[in-house]
Parts: sequence; C-alpha cells; structure tokens
Amino acid sequence: LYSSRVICSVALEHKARLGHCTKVPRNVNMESLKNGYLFPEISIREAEHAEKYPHAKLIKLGIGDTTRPIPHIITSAMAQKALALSTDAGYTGYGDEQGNKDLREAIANVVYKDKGVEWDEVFVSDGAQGDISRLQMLLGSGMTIAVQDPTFPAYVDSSIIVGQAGKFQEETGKFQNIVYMRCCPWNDFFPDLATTPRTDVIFFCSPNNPTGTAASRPQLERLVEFAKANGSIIVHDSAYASYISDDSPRSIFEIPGAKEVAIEISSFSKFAGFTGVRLGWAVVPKELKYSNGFPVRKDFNRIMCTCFNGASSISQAGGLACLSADGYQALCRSIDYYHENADIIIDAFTSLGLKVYGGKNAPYAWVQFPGRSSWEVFNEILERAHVVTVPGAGFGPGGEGYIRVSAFGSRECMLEASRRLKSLLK
Ligand SMILES: Cc1ncc(COP(=O)(O)O)c(CN[C@@H](CCC(=O)O)C(=O)O)c1O
Repeated sequence: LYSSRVICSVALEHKARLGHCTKVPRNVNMESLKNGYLFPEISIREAEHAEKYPHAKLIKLGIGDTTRPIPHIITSAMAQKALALSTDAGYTGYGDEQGNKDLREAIANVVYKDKGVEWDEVFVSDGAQGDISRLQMLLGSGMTIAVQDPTFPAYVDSSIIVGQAGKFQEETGKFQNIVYMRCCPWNDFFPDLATTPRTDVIFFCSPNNPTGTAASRPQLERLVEFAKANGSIIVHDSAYASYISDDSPRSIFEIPGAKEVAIEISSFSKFAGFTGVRLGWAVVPKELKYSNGFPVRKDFNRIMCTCFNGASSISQAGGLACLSADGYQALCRSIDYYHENADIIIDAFTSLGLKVYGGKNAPYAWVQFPGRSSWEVFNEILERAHVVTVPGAGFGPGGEGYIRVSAFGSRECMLEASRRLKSLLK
C-alpha cells in the first residue's frame, strides 16, 4: 500500500525524532513490567494533584514512609561515627560486606533472642528492598515463586526483571509462572495451602503489606510444614514485625524447623524510621541447603561480596544504637504513636460502615470498597478529600476493591484525614 520511498521517509523521520540509537537490544524482561513501580506512580499522582490544587493541604497516607524524628540517642550515635571519620584514629573505610560484627551480634542477640539465630547467619544490608533483588539474583531465572495476593509488589516485579515470571495474562492480571496465593477476609488472610501448587520459593510477608494482618503461630507452622514437604524455600519478610501487638510470631524462626526451609529479611526502616538512613538485614541459616546439599548461605555470602560493598558505617552505628536498651525503648514510643494513628483511621472508616482490616499488627489499614475499582476509589479520595492512599490493585489482583491507608502521618494529619473522609464518604 505504501511505496518503499514513503516507508523509508517515515522511518528516517522516526529515527530523527529518536536521535542516535545503539545496537543494544532491550532486556525483554524489562518489557514485561506493567507500568512503573507502584510507589513512584503514587508519587507522580501526588505531584500532579499538588500542581492542580496548589492551595490544597495534601495529606499523604500512601507510601509507607515514616514521619517521626529518630530518637536523639540514635542520631547522636550516627553523628559520633560521622565525626570520627574526620579523625585519623576514627576513620574507617570499607567494612565487611556482611556487616559489622557488633551489629550482626546485636541483631542475633536482641531481635532473635532465644530463636537460635547465630551472628554469622545475619547479613546486614542497605534495606530489605535491596535484599529482595539480591535474593532474586541468588535464585536466578529458573525458579518458580509463590506470593501472597495481595502483597508488596517488589517480589513480583523483581521476579519479572530476573526472568522468572513468564508472560502476563491480561484476563487474570497475573504472570503465568507465578503462583498467587489468595489472602482475603474469608480465609483469614492466609492461603489455602492444600490447593497451592509447589514452587521453589514462597515469598511470605507477615505482618503483611498491604493487608496489615499477621500470620498466627499455627498458620506459620503450617507454612513451614508445607515448605518442608515440598522442598521449597520460604523468604519471610518481617519488615513490620516490630508492630505486632498480639502473640503472633515476630519471626519465622520462632517456628521449629524453620531454619531448614526459610530465609528472613527485615529492616530498620519502619522499626526505627530508617527509611532514608537505609539499613536492613537478612538471616540465611546454616541449615538451609539446596537440593544438592550445598549451603544457601555460602552463595548468599558470595552475592553480598560481589554485588554489595556493605551497609554505610554511619547507618550501622545507628542500627547498633537502635538495639541498645534505651534506643529500643525510645523506638517503641514511635511505634505506639503509629498504632494510635492506625486506630484513628480504623475508627474513621468503620464509622462509615466500611470493613477495615489490619492496623493492629502493622501500620496499614486495608479498607474494603465492595464492587468498586480501587483506582477509582483512590482517585475519588484524592480528588475530593486531598488524601493520598494506595489502590489495592497495585498490590496484585487480589487487592482489587480495597485501598491501603498508611498510619505514618503526623497526628494532626491523621485527625484531619479522618474528618475529611467522614465528610466525603458519609
Ligand atoms: C514488606 C516490605 N518489605 C520491604 C520494604 C522496603 O524496606 P526497606 O528496608 O526500606 O528497603 C517495604 C517498604 N514498603 C513501603 C515503601 C514503598 C517503597 O518501597 O517505596 C510501602 O509499602 O509503602 C515493605 O513494605
């Protein structure tokens, strides 16, 4: 239909518009990613809204970013380390890729007290987000994974990037090689393991982001038993463990036998307000072995030594102070503050007759809007109440019909958001 001359001139015009292109093909896995990563997308919507309504007081209960100042006992430890770097005696360069031994020991002795975790099974990092991707590098593209649905999007997105996920199925909103373990009110937010296919790896976040629910001891016992029977590895994300207010386990290693089937990743972000300081850890037990008997821990150590040059010495000084008696006590006050915030949000939505889940063992309320699109609810609350939330669909197909509301705002913001939401949704 078109002469070669026309096609050629269109191609030349297109090339001129693009400018110079290399001959390097794009990674096909990156092409499989649907949209941008959820949280920068939320930030973009926030910025667009702020531009549209420059005089509106935007209340941000979307991205789970802490707002309470870090207690002075912790920041002074970081300041002291920073100042020491300007002295001959105090200067330190590269540390151990696995983290400073004193911090590894403190994590093992304080966080994992009486849980049988040894200091050299703890690997300090720059946060759980990075550890998720480093674990994916360790696991490789041939692994099959299962995730809770809904769940923190980094597990699925990193799986896509390393080439595990397979093709996206428009009709289901799922990637064909990933097992989505539905978690919802009618199964007490715990998957039906009897109908869950075997996968090599099970990403399990408890307390769960976004539902805010923590798995009970019997549930985690069933999960460990399931993984052992299937020869699977659990990657247990305990980033919100410090928010647990009942007798739910704070670590998978409270469960007998877990050290033979599980890796745990966690973080100082929500526990200590270190979202910008950047500090986390992974526990890779010596008992955890591949099918050929080779210790997983040895390969993870190789990944850390090759792909990561150690967490900041200043952040690690802060982490050590977090785990001191006074530091830990000061942080508990911040966590109590966020719990009170969560109660405000729960009360607001409950008073409107809406079903609200979570918020007791995590800083997130999971609010159900039956029959409604989560992005539609997100847009309505943003547009009419100037309150930012996160649409549930961003956490997986199982999140449709819900929104996530963070409790990390200031008290003033929480109370104002509550007032606005009651006025909007009454
Ligand atoms: C379950 C879970 N694991 C890990 C992380 C990241 O931990 P770091 O140690 O700080 O890397 C988050 C943060 N989720 C927040 C922040 C979103 C983001 O990653 O930008 C959220 O869900 O709003 C999380 O919810």
